[in-house]
Amino acid sequence: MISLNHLVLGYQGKAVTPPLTGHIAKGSMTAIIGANGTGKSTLLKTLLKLQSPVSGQLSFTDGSAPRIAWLPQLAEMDRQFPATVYDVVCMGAWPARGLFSSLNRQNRLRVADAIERVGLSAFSKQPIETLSGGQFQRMLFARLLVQDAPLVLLDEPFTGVDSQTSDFLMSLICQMHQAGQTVMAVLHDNERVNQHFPHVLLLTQDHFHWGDAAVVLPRYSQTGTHLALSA
Ligand SMILES: Nc1ncnc2c1ncn2[C@@H]1O[C@H](COP(=O)(O)OP(=O)(O)OP(=O)(O)O)[C@@H](O)[C@H]1O
Repeated sequence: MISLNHLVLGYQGKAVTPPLTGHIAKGSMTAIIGANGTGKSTLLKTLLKLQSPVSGQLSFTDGSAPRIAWLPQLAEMDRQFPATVYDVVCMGAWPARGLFSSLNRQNRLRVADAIERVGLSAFSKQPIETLSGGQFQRMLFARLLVQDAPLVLLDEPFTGVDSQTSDFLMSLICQMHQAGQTVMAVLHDNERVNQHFPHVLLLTQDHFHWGDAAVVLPRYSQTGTHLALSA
């Protein structure tokens, strides 16, 4: 789906990662892990073309970039915006309906179905500023479900979310993967990575390791919040 060839990520020409080479296969599910500041979010933003690489190439095997659904870090969201749960989830249908047309019946049903799947039907008309952290994240997942994009990028999807909701959201991620969507998720929870993610991209300041979770994870041990190379 996407190939990275000596791709160096960074800002204003200054590298924050080593040169990354690898392939994001269609239908794969990859956890991006590593210490704070190693460029995990920058990789997602570069795939989204919100950020230009410092050097190297990003190429798309189908010739053009796939449609992407993105879950930004919760801290980057404006939770005071005057919108309801329904309004936000409807945004997921923009690619299908265009920005200024109203939703047709089919899309209205898809939106209602997604809100129900995340357990927020009773909150559909609620202003988003009244939601708890877990409810807010469920709402954003409903928007991802409506988007139904071939590539799903998730930046720390469980931050600020209770463990029951995290388990539920993890099951939705697995369903997306089983439905054939390609998933890349930045995570800090190695146990969850170990349980659910077949592939891992581990970033450190100077190196990266990318491959089967069974190969990459055992080479590293977690000490505090830092991943360090095992002996
Ligand atoms: N807009 C920006 N301009 C300049 N430098 C930035 C910008 N955004 C991030 N950085 C820097 O780039 C580096 C990588 O940041 P990034 O957010 O990608 O790391 P991360 O691995 O996702 O970290 P975390 O786990 O803390 O979210 C950090 O040193 C950060 O300070």
